[in-house]
Amino acid sequence: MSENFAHLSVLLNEAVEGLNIRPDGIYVDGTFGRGGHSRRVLSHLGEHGRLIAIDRDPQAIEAAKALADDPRFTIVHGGFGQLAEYIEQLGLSGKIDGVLLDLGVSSPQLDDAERGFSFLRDGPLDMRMDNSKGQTAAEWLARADIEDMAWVFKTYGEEKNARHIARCIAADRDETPFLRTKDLASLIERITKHKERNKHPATRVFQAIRIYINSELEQISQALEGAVEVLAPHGRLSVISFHSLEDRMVKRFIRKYSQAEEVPYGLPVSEEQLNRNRKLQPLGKAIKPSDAELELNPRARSSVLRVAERLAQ
Ligand SMILES: C[S@@+](CC[C@H](N)C(=O)[O-])C[C@H]1O[C@@H](n2cnc3c(N)ncnc32)[C@H](O)[C@@H]1O
Repeated sequence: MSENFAHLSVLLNEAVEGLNIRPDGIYVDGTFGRGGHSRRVLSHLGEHGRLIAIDRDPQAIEAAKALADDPRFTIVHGGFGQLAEYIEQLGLSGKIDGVLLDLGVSSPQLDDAERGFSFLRDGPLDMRMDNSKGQTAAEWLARADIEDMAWVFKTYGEEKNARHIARCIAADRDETPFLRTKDLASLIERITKHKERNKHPATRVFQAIRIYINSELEQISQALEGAVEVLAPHGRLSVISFHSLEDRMVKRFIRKYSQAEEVPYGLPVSEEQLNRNRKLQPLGKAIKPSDAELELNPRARSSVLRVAERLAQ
């Protein structure tokens, strides 16, 4: 079981500082994982504070039982894309003082070969964050059109050889189905001519399939919109991304809500109308992990934190 696998929280101080915690505030951790950020948030809360945590992974929910005795803590099993609905059901919409999202996969998910996320460990080609439902990566690869596979590899993996890899998968799969991570990793290794230094040739395709199988980008977009909806005036949004697709989304999202509405030049519009769209104020620049953190935790390498504040309108 995954309990043998630990997770070192990334940008822990910076992300929680970004939330600017008030002891009696109400916070949401959309990505409980193993609860590193959640525990830090709880350590800043007084007895009237509250933390609602979400995770779609049943093993994360199991790990959250360790906090079950804390009356300030609530755990929800589900996708953070539904964040606004969960908060609405709890009657807390518009009252949330901070939302934290630490995107991507946890170390236990990556390190447990049985979850099928890693090309370095042989296991069933699963990749579902919520492995209690939905199609696995193996099931998708067994049926997907070449066009669809190529699109996924290119769009979500920024893979240059997307079409070639998709064709090779389709050509091989009837005879040797791709059931295990090593089946897919070795095919890509075999057909990749120009290998990048320090990067396994299957890195991009594994990332792409994971994003597709878990609808990750749709979930992020819904979660960000949901966060703006549930945050109280001056509430904080603190988001850690792990790859350029995620960070680009977060950056554009914050920009979209921090700029005045664009109207054709010369149209008579009031200041108020122009500012209708302004719901967020970005706080500072993107934050990256310190050298000391990277030395301790090389997995933090690609992480980027962005913080924004909900405007009072
Ligand atoms: C990087 S880990 C979070 C680690 C956590 N901050 C900690 O310190 O232990 C990401 C977690 O988010 C969860 N997750 C990813 N996408 C999700 C989604 N759309 N909805 C809910 N949970 C999600 C994963 O299952 C994983 O447990």
